[in-house]
Parts: sequence; structure tokens; C-alpha cells
Amino acid sequence: MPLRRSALYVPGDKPRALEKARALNADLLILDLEDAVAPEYKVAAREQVREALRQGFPRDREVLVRLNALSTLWGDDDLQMLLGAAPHGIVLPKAEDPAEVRSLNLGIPLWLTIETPRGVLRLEELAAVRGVAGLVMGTSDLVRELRARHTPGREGLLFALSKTVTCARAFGLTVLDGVYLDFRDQEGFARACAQGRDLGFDGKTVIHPGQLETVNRVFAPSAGEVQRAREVLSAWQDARAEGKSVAVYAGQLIEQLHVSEAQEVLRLAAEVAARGVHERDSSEQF
Ligand SMILES: CC(C)(COP(=O)(O)OP(=O)(O)OC[C@H]1O[C@@H](n2cnc3c(N)ncnc32)[C@H](O)[C@@H]1OP(=O)(O)O)[C@@H](O)C(=O)NCCC(=O)NCCSC(=O)C[C@H](O)C(=O)O
Ligand SMILES: [Mg+2]
Repeated sequence: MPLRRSALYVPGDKPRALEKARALNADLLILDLEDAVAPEYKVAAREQVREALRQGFPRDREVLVRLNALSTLWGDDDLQMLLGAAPHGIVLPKAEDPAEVRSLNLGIPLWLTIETPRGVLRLEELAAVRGVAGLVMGTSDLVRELRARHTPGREGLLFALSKTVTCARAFGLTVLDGVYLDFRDQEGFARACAQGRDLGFDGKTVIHPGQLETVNRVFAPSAGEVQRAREVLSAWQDARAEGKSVAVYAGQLIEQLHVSEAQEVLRLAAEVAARGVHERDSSEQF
């Protein structure tokens, strides 16, 4: 699975943001035609996104586009534009109907936003549709629809968050956590990132460039985790060379599954390092 720690929503009606996004350290960009764009700018935004895709983005960036729901005035035209422009993926908002998702299997990977109670209830069917590559939490819509509240621990969302992660894992999909709206609050944002990581998300969607450094750091293995992974592998190799079926490292039992975990940590760390030059070069403050 590619490195997908951060996914920045970029409003499709803001040429300055579309331009700026090219140089930002987001693993994915989600060019947005849906909720970031007011109705009167929908048509212009579609043209601006088409032009941005035509001009292209850096090679190591995955570029997705979130279209308007197909039930809206704009959805069908958005889809036609995207079939021609061929981004790396199409993000469907408010996904809840597996038949509609099946009808969108058009050769471009599909990402589903899970942000309605019906979407949560039908997750297994949605995640199983051929062509679906990832699930994206839409926590703002979901909080509103559930009549829950935005709390620091996101208690009202835990069922949906965990069910989405579980379904993504069951079907081999990438899974991204929802946005943190208070984009100047770095401490609260770091806690929300850590919670998402600990729940099993691969990364998190963000709304502002100033959130990228934190999300990229939290969803990457720490230096301590990398060190531990190396030592686990070394302890395992020693144990196997001695003919043992399991190893003990730092007083803990190590089995094959822990070896696989350690290998995954090192794989992610290598991918982060490969991006690192680009990230260290960016000293811009927001
Ligand atoms: C939240 C914002 C409206 C804040 O905008 P602003 O006050 O203009 O921020 P700054 O002045 O601090 O911006 C500094 C520079 O960064 C550029 N910028 C800002 N945001 C972005 C962005 N998202 N992508 C690219 N570039 C960005 C500005 O242009 C400034 O550049 P410069 O001119 O060089 O100084 C704004 O950040 C924003 O609009 N964010 C995105 C909002 C959005 O996409 N919303 C929809 C997605 S969230 C959602 O719907 C989730 C889900 O569906 C759910 O239900 O949960
Ligand atoms: Mg939404």
C-alpha cells in the first residue's frame, strides 16, 4: 500500500489554493467540487479542476477529485469531466447505495466518503464493490446526521470510526480519518491524529496546509518504533538460527505476526525517508 498519511482537501473554486497545493507535502490531494464550493461557483470550479489536472501535479502526489453527489444538479457533469481528465481517483460523497457505487466502476479507482448513518450501516456492501480503493470518514456530516456532538474524544463517532477501519481491513482498502475543523489548534489536532492512528487509520484528511507537518509526523513510524522494529527482527533471526519457534525481546514474546508488524514499520519508514528530502525542503510557515 502506498504512503497515505495525509490527504489535503483543496477547494476547487480557489485557483490560488489549487496552485499552492502542487508544492505542499500532502501524500494525497483531494480537489473538492462538493462542500468546499458554493452553488454559484460549481461550474467554474469544475473547469478550474479540469485545467489543474491538465497541467499536472508532481509525480509522487496522488490526486483525487471529490465530485458532487450524482443526485445533485452537478454530479453527472462532474463525472463526465473526470472520466476525461482521469485523476488517480474519484471520491464519492455521502456513499450509501452499493448499486450506485457499482455503476461507477468506470476504470478509475473509487473512494467512498462514509458520512451518513445509512453509509455506516451498509459499509460491508460498499467496501466489497469492485473498484473501490479507499474509505474516507466524513466526520462533520456524520456528527450532524447522528445528532452527536464534537467532543475531544469523539465518543459519538467511535462505533462508525471502528466499523469503517474494520471494513477497510477486511477488503484490503486504504482508510482515512475525518477532518479537524479548528485548524489553528495544533495540540488538539495532534491528539486527534494520534487517536485516528491508534484506531487503525492509515492517515487523515486535512483542510489547511498548516496541518500537514503534524499529520505526516503522527502517521509515520517514530524513531523509537523503527529502532524497536529492527531489534525485534534481529531477535527473531537469532532465535530462528537457534532452532526456536518463537523469540523473546525486551521480556515480550515475539511470534511471526510481530515480525510482520516490524517489517511493515520498516517498509513505511523507508517510504517516509524516500519522501523526506522533499519534506525537509519545505520550511514554509502557515
Ligand atoms: C479553512 C480555510 C477557509 C482557511 O483559509 P484561509 O483563512 O485563507 O487560510 P490561510 O490564510 O491561513 O491560508 C494560508 C495559505 O494557504 C493556502 N491554503 C489554505 N487552505 C488551503 C488548502 N486547503 N489547500 C491549498 N492551499 C490552501 C491559502 O491560499 C494561503 O495561500 P497564500 O495565498 O499563498 O498565502 C481554507 O484552508 C480552506 O478553504 N480549506 C479547505 C476547506 C475544504 O476543502 N472544505 C471541504 C472539505 S472538509 C469536508 O467536507 C469533510 C467531510 O465531507 C465531512 O463531512 O466531514
Ligand atoms: Mg461531508
